[in-house]
Order: sequence, then C-alpha cells, then structure tokens
Amino acid sequence: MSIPWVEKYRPRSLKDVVDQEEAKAKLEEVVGRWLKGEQLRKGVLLAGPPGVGKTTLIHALANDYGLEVLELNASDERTGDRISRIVGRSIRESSLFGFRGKLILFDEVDGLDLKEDRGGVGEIIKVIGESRFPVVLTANDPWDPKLRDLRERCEVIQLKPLKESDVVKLLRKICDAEKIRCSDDALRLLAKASMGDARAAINDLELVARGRSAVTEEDAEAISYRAHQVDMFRVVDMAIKARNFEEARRVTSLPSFDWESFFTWITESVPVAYGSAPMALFDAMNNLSRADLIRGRIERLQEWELMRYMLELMTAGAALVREKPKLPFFIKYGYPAKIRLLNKIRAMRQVREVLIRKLREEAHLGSRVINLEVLPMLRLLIRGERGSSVLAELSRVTGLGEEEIRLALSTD
Ligand SMILES: Nc1ncnc2c1ncn2[C@@H]1O[C@H](COP(=O)(O)OP(=O)(O)OP(=O)(O)O)[C@@H](O)[C@H]1O
Repeated sequence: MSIPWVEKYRPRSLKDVVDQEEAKAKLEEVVGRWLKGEQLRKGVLLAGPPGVGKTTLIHALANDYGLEVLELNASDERTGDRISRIVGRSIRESSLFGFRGKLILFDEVDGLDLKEDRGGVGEIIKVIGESRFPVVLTANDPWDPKLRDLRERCEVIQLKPLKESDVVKLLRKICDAEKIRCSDDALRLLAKASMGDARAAINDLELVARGRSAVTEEDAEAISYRAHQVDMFRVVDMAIKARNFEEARRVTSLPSFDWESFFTWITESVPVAYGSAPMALFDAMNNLSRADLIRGRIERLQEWELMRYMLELMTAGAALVREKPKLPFFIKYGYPAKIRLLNKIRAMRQVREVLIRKLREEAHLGSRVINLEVLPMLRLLIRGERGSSVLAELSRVTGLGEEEIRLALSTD
C-alpha cells in the first residue's frame, strides 16, 4: 500500500518544519533544561488550528534529541483511570534501550469530554506534576473553559496557520520529489484554499496529482472549489462559536471568505446550532435579517460603505447572542438547501439547453416550439407506460444520458 503523502513528507527534523519558529525555540529550550537535569514543573501546550504542525513538531523534536514519544490521544483514552494505568508507570520508568528519554504527548486535549472523562483532566495534571519527562499537549482551542486548570499548568504556545507562500513551497518540494509538473499558479490555488492548513493542502495535491506527471490550473481549481465548500463548514463554525466581537469579525478576513455564500450558509446553520435555545435563535436571526436588509440596500443603491455593518451583523450578530447555549465540539451543519437547489437548477438549465439544441437539429424546429410544445409532450411521454423506451430513444438521438434527459425535463 502506498503511504499517504502527509505521512511520507512529514518532517522528521525540526529544521524541516516550516514556520512555527516560536514553538521550535520553546520546545528546544524545555528539552534543553530537562536534559540538564532540571525537574520540569510545567507542561507545554501547543495550540492552533488543524494541520499546522502541532503533532509533527513534537515527533520531530523527539527525533532530533533521540527521545521516544509516548502518545495518548486524549479523546480516545476515556477515563482518568486508563490514563493513570498507561502512563502512570511509564513516567517513572526509564526509557527503552537506545533512547535518551521520553516525551509524553497528550494529543487533542480539547477532545476530552468532561462528562465522560471524569478525572481525565485531573489525571493529566497529575502526570505533569509527577513525570520525570517533559509533557506536551496539543489542542485546537486552548481557551476552552474546561481546559482552564490544564492551562495553568502549561506554557501555552499559539501556532498560526501557515503562510500561503510557505504552503506553496511545501507543495513544490513534494511535486519535485514525485516528479510532477505543476505551475506556481496551480500550487497557489491549492495553498489559498487550504487557509494555512498544510495537511489539507497536501491531501488536495495528492488527490489531483498522484499517479500523474502534470497538474493543470484547471485541476487545482476544481479541487479548490471543493475545498472551499468544505471550508465553509469550518468558517461558519468559527463564526458561530466566536466568543467575542473580534473573533467573530476575524472570519471575514480569511483569504477564501466570500460573503454571499457565507450569508446563505450562516442563515441555514444558525437554526441547527441554536435549535433548542429560543432567545439565542431569535437574536441571531434578528441580526441576520438586518444584515439582509442592508444587503438589499447595498445592491439597490450601491452604498458600499454600509458593507462593514452588514458583515458585522452576519458574523458577530450570529455569535454574540443572549442565552447562548453551550455548543458541542461537532455541530452537524447541513449543506444549504438553497445552494443545493441552485446547483440543481444550474445543471438542469445547462442540460436542457443541450437537449433543445439537439432536438432543433434533429427535428428542424425552432426553440420556441420545442420549449412550448415538444418538451411538455416529452415530459408526459416519459412518465407514461412506454416511458423507458421513449427515454432510450431520446438518449440515442441526442447523445445525452437518460438521467440527464430526466433532469432536463424536470420542472423548476
Ligand atoms: N509546519 C509544517 N511544516 C511542514 N509540514 C507540515 C507543517 N504543518 C503540517 N505539516 C504537514 O501536515 C501534516 C499534518 O500535520 P500535523 O499532524 O502536525 O497537524 P496538527 O497541527 O497536529 O493538526 P491536528 O490538530 O489536526 O492534529 C503533517 O504530516 C505534515 O506533512
């Protein structure tokens, strides 16, 4: 089986990790102090969005210093009990032959579910206090209130999304190693769509490039469009979960932010997120309706100076609401019905145009007659008893697939 590129090209040494200089320096300093025999009182909490190198940094550090990593995915190891069983002994025992020591890693501590993990946080805190080895934690969101006690026992290092130009460099290296031709513009499209998430960028590159010798801009565009759709879930989630004005407003400066689709998405996502909290839902929908009024005004009167109020109402207006419920880590937002419908209508119009053109050529009739008389008749025929043979015949004459013909004949 071939190794996924994110693994194949995962940096093995700190010097190959792109950006994140502050984190590298801090980690090296902590390990340096520990190697000199200092008893560490605090852990290190690496915080940051997905795919920016949190886990990679720790493994690269271990590699550089000849350390063994004892890794626990905090959300897998359900209870404090298990943590103490697995790590308890290990933090006192010395390392396997060939290693200078260990790094204890608790990955994704914000995945801890406090209700189920009673004792989990307490146990991690105990490990930090008792371990003979450095303890490192990772989290997407270090400001989660449930992590407060852990935060106090750690030095928190905030990692940022990677710069677009750095993601391009990373992708370029992979293309070179895989001997794939790819223009800078194509790589830039992939990097932009990843919003600084190296994992997403590498996965997208692999999707379009594996097994090929060249990648065109068109390939990259198709994938970045898909990535944009996926990203919308994330952008909407960030906006809804924002805890202050600044955080909510920040989503509008994301490179891929597109306010028109954002508006559609957030309007459909707010009821999902606040479904059981009427006051929060009322406030958010009220603000969104005001954003919509401003949008209409901008479109009619071209008063673009109102734009900032509209953006604030769409983002902060959806996040800063009264009686905001405690939101789960994972909210199941739907794909907006409106966008799904628009896509369908767009596809239907396209395929209908093709059908009309083909029928015009075959039957020598004008588009008007086809539209007004032939299409309604075909609609009835394909629903009738001999529907399937009519479809087959139409498909033969026009070269369209039967599903496409059905779509072209559906009523909007
Ligand atoms: N700074 C970086 N330099 C080089 N490669 C990187 C960097 N960040 C991420 N990558 C690439 O992306 C992949 C995923 O990174 P990593 O697992 O470290 O992300 P993470 O920040 O821990 O994300 P998560 O929070 O989702 O676990 C790595 O295998 C590596 O190939």
